[in-house]
Amino acid sequence: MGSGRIIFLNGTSSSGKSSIARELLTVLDDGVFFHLSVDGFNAMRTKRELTRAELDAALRRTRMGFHRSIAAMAEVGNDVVVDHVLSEPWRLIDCLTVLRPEDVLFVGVRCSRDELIRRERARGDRPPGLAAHQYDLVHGHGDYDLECDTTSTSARECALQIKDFLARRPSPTAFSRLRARCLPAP
Ligand SMILES: Nc1ncnc2c1ncn2[C@@H]1O[C@H](COP(=O)(O)OP(=O)(O)OP(=O)(O)O)[C@@H](O)[C@H]1O
Repeated sequence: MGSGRIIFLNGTSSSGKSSIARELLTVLDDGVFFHLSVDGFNAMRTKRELTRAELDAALRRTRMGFHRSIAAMAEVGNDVVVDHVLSEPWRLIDCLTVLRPEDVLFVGVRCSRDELIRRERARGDRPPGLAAHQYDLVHGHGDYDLECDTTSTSARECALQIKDFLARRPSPTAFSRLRARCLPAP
């Protein structure tokens, strides 16, 4: 059984990752794709109030479990669209460790700071300043297979760009290059 493809969307909060993921599930017409989002995993957690230390530990385990769930889905042949915020270096390192690099199409989802602030205000369900805080952190590793800019491009158009690119996936992938650069040699 071959492993599934992983379209990995990384960007700040409000950059449009979930919107692109939803569109991808509509426009991708070969294979069966699943949208796995870190928000979805966070929403599964117990509702009891946690201490700061409990929450920090639970958040780290949530993300580690999320990364391994992506790997497990792809390993048995499911195609996956991942929606994640790589705002701490360990998150990317962990993904590089557990995902098959040749399966991953790594997509940077960018958006201007002004538009992020506007969207965040309009949504009202994210802490003000979250996207600006993440802005310089999420793309720090500096390598992608493809980048989208949602500032003035619709989620549907970005999904179509990704679909077009997926058909001619490059090799080596950005994940292969990053793995060689960021992980110790085996
Ligand atoms: N391409 C776009 N053009 C205009 N508005 C957009 C675009 N993509 C998303 N939005 C709007 O921005 C807001 C955030 O979108 P979305 O939930 O897709 O972002 P996200 O990156 O998944 O955010 P989060 O990580 O906080 O969940 C929504 O109100 C959405 O309607």
